[in-house]
Formats: sequence, C-alpha cells, structure tokens
Amino acid sequence: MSFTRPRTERGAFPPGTEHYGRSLLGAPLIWFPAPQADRHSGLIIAGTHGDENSSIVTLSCALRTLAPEQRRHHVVLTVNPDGCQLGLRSNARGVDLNRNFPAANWRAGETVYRWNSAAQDRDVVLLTGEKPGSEPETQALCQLIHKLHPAWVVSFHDPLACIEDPAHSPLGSWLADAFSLPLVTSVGYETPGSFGSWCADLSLHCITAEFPPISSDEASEKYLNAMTWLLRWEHQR
Ligand SMILES: C[C@H](N)C(=O)N[C@H](CCC(=O)O)C(=O)O
Ligand SMILES: N[C@H](CCC[C@H](N)C(=O)O)C(=O)O
Ligand SMILES: [Zn+2]
Repeated sequence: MSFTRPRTERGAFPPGTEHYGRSLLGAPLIWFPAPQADRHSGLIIAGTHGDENSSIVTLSCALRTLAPEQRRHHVVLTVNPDGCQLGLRSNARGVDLNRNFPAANWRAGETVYRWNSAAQDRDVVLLTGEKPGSEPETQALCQLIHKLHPAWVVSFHDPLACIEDPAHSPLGSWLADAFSLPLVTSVGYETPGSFGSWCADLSLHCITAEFPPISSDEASEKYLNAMTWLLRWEHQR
C-alpha cells in the first residue's frame, strides 16, 4: 500500500475541493473534506494571516503528496485569501482576522503586530472589526466548524517557532516532536478575539503551530513529512 503519490503527480490537487463562502473581495473560500472522515477527524487550517506563506505552501505540498484516500482530516489552506493575494496579514478591510472571532474576550478598536522578525515592538496597526465576527472570512469559518464538529483544530502561523497547546495533549506532543518545535502553553501575549479564544469558549481543542521564520522552499523540504503525516494522524486507541 502506498501512502504517497509519485512526485510527478504532485503538481495539481486531487479532485474533491469544496467552497464554504466568499471573501470580502469575492474569492472562493476553499476547503478540502477528508475522504476518510469519522468522528475523530480534525480540521487543519493555515493562512489566517495572508503574509504567513511557508505553512500554507507546506500544507498544500502535503495535500498533493498524500494519496487522497489516506487523509483523515479536513483542511482549509487559506482562511484569508484576499490577504494572500495582497501580501497582507489582515483581510482586504485591514482587519486582523485572528482578532475578529466572536469570542467573549473580543476587543473593539485597534490591534498591533510586528513588521517582521527583526522588529522588537508590535507597532504596526490593524483593526479588530466593527463587531465580533464582522468579517465574511471569520463568519464562514465559524459556520464551517459548526457544520463539521471537528474533534480538534490545528491552526498554522509563523514565525514564533512553537507548538502552543494549553491542554498538553498527545497531538500537541506529537506535533512538537514531528516539527522539532518547543511545546508551550501560551504564545506569551494576549490575543483577544483570536481563533483559539473562540475555540476555548466552545470547548473545542485548538493547537496553534507556529513555524519559525523560514522560506516556503525550505519548509516544504524540512516539514513535508511531518505535515503529510499530520493529515492522517491517529490517536492511539
Ligand atoms: C513578525 C510577524 N509579522 C508578526 O507579527 N509576528 C507575530 C505574530 C505571529 C503570528 O501572527 O503568527 C507578532 O509578533 O505579533
Ligand atoms: N501568532 C498568533 C498567535 C495565535 C494564538 C492562538 N492561541 C490563537 O488564539 O489563535 C497571533 O498573534 O494571532
Ligand atoms: Zn499568524
């Protein structure tokens, strides 16, 4: 039995993509249903911040590497396609989607991020949205999750180089080991209105996997195996 497709066939996605909404600028919001879905299936997401490319590319490479029938978990490659197209952390309206989720701790007004890894201060200003869950990309992802009821979610970001799993679960430990990244309980600063905050309100297990600052080219080599195995990760039952 072969788990992977030959490299010559990895240029295009296997069939089976679906849409779960539209972005502000009208781009389709695409998800990849798991062919082997059951009640243990999780959801793997990336590209909440449109300028965090290395995990999007590596997850895309893994989707095209694993034989589709082997995949146990659902995938959203790019939560924020407009941000990807524009090279922005935010969506097209300047809203940081990871401060826009309808969590109890959502905060009105502005939020800040670091220009790049060389910057010490979080001094670049973005918005958190008119109201909790104001953005179409946020609303659509929440609806998809309410429909799928995933057992867990892994949310990829960069460049903080850690696996944040407040629950210190078997999946968190596996990710830390597979990606050779430290397992932590918090990224170390407040993220009101974040995806993880919304998941916590729902008692949905959320792990944030932060790649280090790494090119897509290097990540698609260094992390391809780990990402490919994540797509069929199975809790020892
Ligand atoms: C350096 C990067 N532009 C950035 O802002 N990094 C973090 C957030 C990382 C993330 O959202 O995944 C920051 O320090 O705020
Ligand atoms: N670097 C990410 C950290 C996310 C933390 C995670 N716990 C969440 O709630 O999504 C950010 O600044 O948005
Ligand atoms: Zn991010």
